[in-house]
Amino acid sequence: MLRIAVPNKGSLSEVAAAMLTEAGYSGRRDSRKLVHADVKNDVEFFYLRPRDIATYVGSGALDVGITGRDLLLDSGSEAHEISELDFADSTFRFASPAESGIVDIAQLAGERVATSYPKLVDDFLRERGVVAELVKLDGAVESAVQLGVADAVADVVSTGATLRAAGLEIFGPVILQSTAVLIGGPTEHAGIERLLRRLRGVLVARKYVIMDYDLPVDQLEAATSVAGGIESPTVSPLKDERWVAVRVMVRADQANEIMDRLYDLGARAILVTAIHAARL
Ligand SMILES: Nc1ncnc2c1ncn2[C@@H]1O[C@H](COP(=O)(O)OP(=O)(O)OP(=O)(O)O)[C@@H](O)[C@H]1O
Ligand SMILES: O=P(O)(O)OC[C@H]1O[C@H](OP(=O)(O)OP(=O)(O)O)[C@H](O)[C@@H]1O
Ligand SMILES: [Mg+2]
Repeated sequence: MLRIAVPNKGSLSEVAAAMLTEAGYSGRRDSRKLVHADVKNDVEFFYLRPRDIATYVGSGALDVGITGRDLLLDSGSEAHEISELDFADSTFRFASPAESGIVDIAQLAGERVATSYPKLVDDFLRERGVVAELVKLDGAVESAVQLGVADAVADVVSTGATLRAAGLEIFGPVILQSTAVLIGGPTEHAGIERLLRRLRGVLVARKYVIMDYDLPVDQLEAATSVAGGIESPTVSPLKDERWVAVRVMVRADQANEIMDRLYDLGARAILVTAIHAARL
């Protein structure tokens, strides 16, 4: 049985659970349950704190896990990234109040930097020759400067709204671009490949749509350069020989622009449909 660590709480947990359901796995029904076996699919899920997942996987206690890249690096575990999972995208940044005058990481030497990711931040600063005093907090790090326990913070930034609300401004280089990742440990379990193929199928189904349209046959080359599909568009004859029916996969976020361009080439009856599952 493949033993999979999944986040039990926090911003990763809901999307991770939804992805696994879309990938055809059964999940726990009771949120207090910490283990769930999906016997049919030969996998066992362990619901763990996102921060602890890399530790379990890196030690070999569990075969794979879903966590954030920032949490993986902060853990110092031996676990490695197998694949990005296209959610929980964030950047990890330094911030301070404008009036502090701290605009460069060199100015952090000897200063107090609050963070929930002390190893990540310490490694980053040390590699750049800066020795700061790290103040480890569990969350709501943005309040640390206002409350007087730190001079600057280093934290996850998504929209930047939390920083702005706390009167902080980003400075210095990007510490890390983070995203949710599938991580593996010291031994390669044979079941990992199937899990990964299923999860990639979910990512494709979320990211792409199917586009069908009718096209004057002489516009096929031009239309293919607008939307080339994964391998090549599927082209079927229509009864009227001057027309063909075309089917391609396109990025969902580009669908409207592509429809406009195909329409301009003479395409008509352009239909877009969702993909429920995929295996490329
Ligand atoms: N606002 C956000 N946008 C995108 N990703 C985020 C955001 N907040 C946290 N993350 C990512 O989620 C992971 C943190 O997981 P964690 O469980 O700590 O989430 P959390 O929402 O901060 O949970 P909690 O604060 O309740 O402990 C990290 O990989 C982090 O980059
Ligand atoms: O840039 P934003 O879109 O505002 O998002 C970033 C915030 O989201 C997370 O906080 P969370 O809600 O997890 O609270 P926490 O600080 O207690 O972890 C993160 O720690 C930042 O504080
Ligand atoms: Mg948080």
